[in-house]
Amino acid sequence: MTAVLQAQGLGKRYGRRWALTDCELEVPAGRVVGLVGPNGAGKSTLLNLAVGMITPTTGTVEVLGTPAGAQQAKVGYVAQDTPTYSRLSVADHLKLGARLNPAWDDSVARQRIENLGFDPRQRAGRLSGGQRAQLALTLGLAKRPEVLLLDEPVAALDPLARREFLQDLMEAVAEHELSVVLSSHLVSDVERACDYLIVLVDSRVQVNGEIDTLLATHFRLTGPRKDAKDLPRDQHVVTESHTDRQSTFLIRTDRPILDPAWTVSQLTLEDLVLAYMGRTAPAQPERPLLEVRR
Ligand SMILES: Nc1ncnc2c1ncn2[C@@H]1O[C@H](COP(=O)(O)OP(=O)(O)OP(=O)(O)O)[C@@H](O)[C@H]1O
Repeated sequence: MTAVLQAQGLGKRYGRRWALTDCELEVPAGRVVGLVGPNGAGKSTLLNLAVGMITPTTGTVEVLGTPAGAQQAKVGYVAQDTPTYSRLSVADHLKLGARLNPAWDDSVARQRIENLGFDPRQRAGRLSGGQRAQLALTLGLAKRPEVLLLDEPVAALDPLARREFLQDLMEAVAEHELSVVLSSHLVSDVERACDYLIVLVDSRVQVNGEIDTLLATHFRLTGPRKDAKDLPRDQHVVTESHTDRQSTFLIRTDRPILDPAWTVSQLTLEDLVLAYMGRTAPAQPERPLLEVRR
């Protein structure tokens, strides 16, 4: 199956600063991917590279099996500042969408605008920030892309609107074989809507993979004090903390944990994301187990 998003050695440098470094990804189709990381981690940079708006400094990025930017009709993108044309009305945006996009679904667009209670004659410049975001997201969905890239799409939406939008998104994924990559700071949104996770910190992918697989292979070990170097080789330490007598490790392994000295607990998605986000050391490319590939 063609990967929706494939990056090899992908990097982007602005001046002397790397916004994205050594990025290796192979995201399968039909997923809703949560792209999470702190401010300045490189999330927008990755999405801008994927959509072809900026060019890589190193490596390559492909979307739907072709170089980024090559299949614009199949790729929807809603940028972080949810761009709309302030002087155009809501109805004008829909007309423009219909004219520019071969697979435009007018009924989806009109239904959403009606559900949102927008006056089609209202100029976009007079909408609130959250309403403009809703308009931009409506255009993204009605374009009927094969891949929808959303940069913090729900940040400006109130909690109910956020929930409803994520619901719309999941329905579109189920009905139209849509793949979605959405960046977000909210693990709760990722938990609700996503089945694939990419954690980006300090310009590097720290972990990526199917959320179910990640949760099934990460554990918290608590027990008598022990050094990380004394753990079995298949137990990859994500974080560790120690007191005089006790050690706590967050590890990744796909083997059974046999040492009876440990109390072993499962992680929530939030534990997992925060553990990778809180790591000070960059992801070690020489430790491939830090990536899940299918
Ligand atoms: N056009 C640019 N020129 C110079 N530096 C840039 C540019 N765009 C991004 N950067 C830098 O690249 C790094 C990554 O930025 P990016 O916007 O990709 O992060 P982000 O994860 O999307 O952050 P946020 O969550 O705050 O939106 C930051 O240090 C940022 O200052």
